[in-house]
Amino acid sequence: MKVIIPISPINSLKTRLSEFLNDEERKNLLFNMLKDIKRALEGLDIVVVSKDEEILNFAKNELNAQMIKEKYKGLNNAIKQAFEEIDDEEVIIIPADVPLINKKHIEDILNLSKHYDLIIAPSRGGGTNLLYLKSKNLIEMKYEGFSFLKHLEEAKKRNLKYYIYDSFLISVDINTPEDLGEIFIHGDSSFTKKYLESLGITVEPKHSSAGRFIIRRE
Ligand SMILES: Nc1nc2c(ncn2[C@@H]2O[C@H](COP(=O)(O)OP(=O)(O)OP(=O)(O)O)[C@@H](O)[C@H]2O)c(=O)[nH]1
Ligand SMILES: C[C@H](OP(=O)(O)O)C(=O)O
Repeated sequence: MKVIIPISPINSLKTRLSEFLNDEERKNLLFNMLKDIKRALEGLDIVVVSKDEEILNFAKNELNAQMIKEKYKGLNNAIKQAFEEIDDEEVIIIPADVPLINKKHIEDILNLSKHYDLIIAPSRGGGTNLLYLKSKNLIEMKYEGFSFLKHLEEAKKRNLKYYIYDSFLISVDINTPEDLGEIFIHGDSSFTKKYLESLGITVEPKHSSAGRFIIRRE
């Protein structure tokens, strides 16, 4: 089995955080999130697919990952290229921005994989934050938009035995400043939280319709 982590090029990374973190900080946030994900994936083989040499080198040196230099455009094509370039049939696809995933989640997924063709963990907002496939070509890759619903539709129309893995922590993908708040609440001892604290970022509760956190930088 291989765990595939697709990663955007550095120059288009986490653009929704650019009002709050500069380019270098967004890159370092990515690297710390990847270190948290690596900790959850202990003992599993990781494959990183990206256009960016610096990201691929980080993956090789820090994650001990196989590097795949992305040739085409877009997330779905990046994953399909990874499918073509690995021999394994069984895959888990995890985005690079779910730092609250932990070893218990992976243990659960591996146990469930004995009984299901497809296991999917939704992100908040309708995305797919973990996708296990017993065979990599079981369904079409339909990331972006409400990909959770699209991937489920794919499973249903192929009569696959699928399992929805309901996890708040896996559902937290880091896309906006508001998302950083969850790291402070749930990410104790994570590399990601330590890095955000090193930037002087603090979080306070906000009870209003416009979000739940006040995120500040000193
Ligand atoms: N290899 C590759 N990975 C991608 C691509 N687009 C998105 N990803 C990755 O897919 C995962 C989820 O994508 P997004 O949540 O859109 O991440 P992002 O593109 O860094 O964030 P935004 O710029 O805010 O959209 C992240 O791990 C991204 O790095 C792509 O074109 N190629
Ligand atoms: C790639 C996309 O991520 P999101 O845009 O939902 O963060 C998805 O999960 O389909």
